[in-house]
Amino acid sequence: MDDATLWDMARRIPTALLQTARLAWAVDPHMAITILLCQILSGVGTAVMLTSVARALPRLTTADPRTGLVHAWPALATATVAMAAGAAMWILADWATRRLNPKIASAADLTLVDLHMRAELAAYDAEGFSDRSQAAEVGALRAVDLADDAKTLTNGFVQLVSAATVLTSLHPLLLGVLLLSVIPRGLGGVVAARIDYRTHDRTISSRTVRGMMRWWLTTADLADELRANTMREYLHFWYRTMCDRVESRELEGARPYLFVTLLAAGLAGVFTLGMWASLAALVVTGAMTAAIAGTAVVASQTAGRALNSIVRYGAVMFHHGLYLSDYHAFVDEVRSMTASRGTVQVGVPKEIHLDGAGYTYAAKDAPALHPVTLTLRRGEVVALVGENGAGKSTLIRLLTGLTTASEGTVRWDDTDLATAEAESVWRHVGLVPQKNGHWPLAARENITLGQRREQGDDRVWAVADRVGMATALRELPGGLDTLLARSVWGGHELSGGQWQRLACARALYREPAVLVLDEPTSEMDARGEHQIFRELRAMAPDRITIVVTHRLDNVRMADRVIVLDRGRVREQGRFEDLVAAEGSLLGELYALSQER
Ligand SMILES: Nc1ncnc2c1ncn2[C@@H]1O[C@H](COP(=O)(O)OP(=O)(O)OP(=O)(O)O)[C@@H](O)[C@H]1O
Repeated sequence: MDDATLWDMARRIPTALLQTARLAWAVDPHMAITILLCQILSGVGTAVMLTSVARALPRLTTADPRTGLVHAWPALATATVAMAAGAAMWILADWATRRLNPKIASAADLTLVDLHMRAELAAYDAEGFSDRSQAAEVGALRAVDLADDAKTLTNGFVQLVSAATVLTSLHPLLLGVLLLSVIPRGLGGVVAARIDYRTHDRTISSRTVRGMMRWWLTTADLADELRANTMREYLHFWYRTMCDRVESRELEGARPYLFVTLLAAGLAGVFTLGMWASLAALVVTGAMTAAIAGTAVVASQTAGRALNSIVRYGAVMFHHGLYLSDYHAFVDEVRSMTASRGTVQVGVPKEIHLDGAGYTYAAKDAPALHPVTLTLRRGEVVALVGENGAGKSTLIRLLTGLTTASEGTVRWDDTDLATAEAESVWRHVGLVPQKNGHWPLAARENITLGQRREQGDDRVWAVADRVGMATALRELPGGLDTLLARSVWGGHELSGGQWQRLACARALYREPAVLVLDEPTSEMDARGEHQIFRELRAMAPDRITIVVTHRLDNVRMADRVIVLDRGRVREQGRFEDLVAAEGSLLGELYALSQER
């Protein structure tokens, strides 16, 4: 922004107008055409009005006003009709933009949300992804006013062109004088917009942090921790600091802004006076009649109003154009990273093979998972064990096709997941992730989440019972209809362990061929944990089951334990064999867990 010339900035406005037109055309071509036609017709109306005034005035300024009126009335009537038609066109364009605005805003927002959900997980790991995502969100939010701003701006141009054409036809000199009064205001507007954007640009990170902090300081999720650890004063200090930073930058910008706008207005005033003086000189020297000079004053007033719109909305469009560019750049970036791997449809797998499969995160040089060769079979319960950061969650992402391997291959039976259609893979997966979603939905939907419900609530109650949640759900005020969102009126909250049970119920409800549970019981009581692991065993014959857990007593139930150490498979086998083996990492971790 600091390097941008005024020309660079002015060039953004047509781009922004074009992008807005594209968005408008995509959501409602009829309304887009209506606005365009209205703009043209309103410009024609202004031109007709001004030329009619030009024709009427000389006739009115005759010695006998009555005769003058008789001669002038057809031109006056035309001017009135043209003005009324212009106003009607403006109202029609306003109606069309009001229909267009919400559609553009929804379409922009839906595009963003949809792209986020389709993107490869690797997109999230790209440097600065969340900043760009937030900037794009601002762009989508601003889209609600885009059509309105574009309409007012283009109308300003149309009016200006009409008035300028009429002025030129009256006397070519007038156009030059009009431009002189236009230029300082135009330049002033652009410089002021630049100051505004600079202020905005310099406060953006403070405002982003302030926004995040605001959520942390006001959400019920962190309210206990904040109070019990007496963090209020400390956090308030930080929040105040962010507010002060934004405030001081904005105040810094206020003085130059005032200076520029005053200077521009002063110069515009001087040039306007110059224009009137030129008109007076033309009349005095007989180069122009007083009537034509009167028309020129009306035309210059119209041009002045049009110019105000252009400057004001040009600055707004320039601002919005920047956000809109952020939006488009982000859409292009994420589109290039959406899951489009292949079209091969995957069936229920009997085996999952990893052949030298490894993974390196975009932000890291070293692999999170070094090449691994493994086969998992249906009917088998596999436990993944390892210290924090060993690569367990990364391995799960590869096994379930959530990410494709950076090297080697992951196959479900004979299908390489890199060539398979992602959704066809995930259809067979049931995942309880480490951080499971506390979806702000009814209890029923928290279990069924996007799945068919052929047998009414019978299956929902059955899985709730299997994870020990049936009683708790029955006791909710609305049973399965209860909204599970404390922050929403009428909503209820569950405990951490109850949410985990619900996440397990969700995975069981899917009856998946590949069941993956990443620390499913870390917040559960002993009874809940026992129940979940008993369920897993009972369900195991029909599926491939993979469990990640740090509670090593639970690992005994697995058919095979795979121990990861710094991204490598260090050992694998039956729990008892591994624990007993000399130098075993599992043995060491197990001994530590028993020592307390
Ligand atoms: N999105 C990411 N971007 C960059 N590095 C990551 C990302 N996710 C994980 N890592 C890194 O990859 C390594 C393996 O992480 P992973 O989450 O697979 O470990 P884990 O065994 O599941 O750990 P934990 O037991 O703590 O859940 C770690 O060094 C971690 O810092």
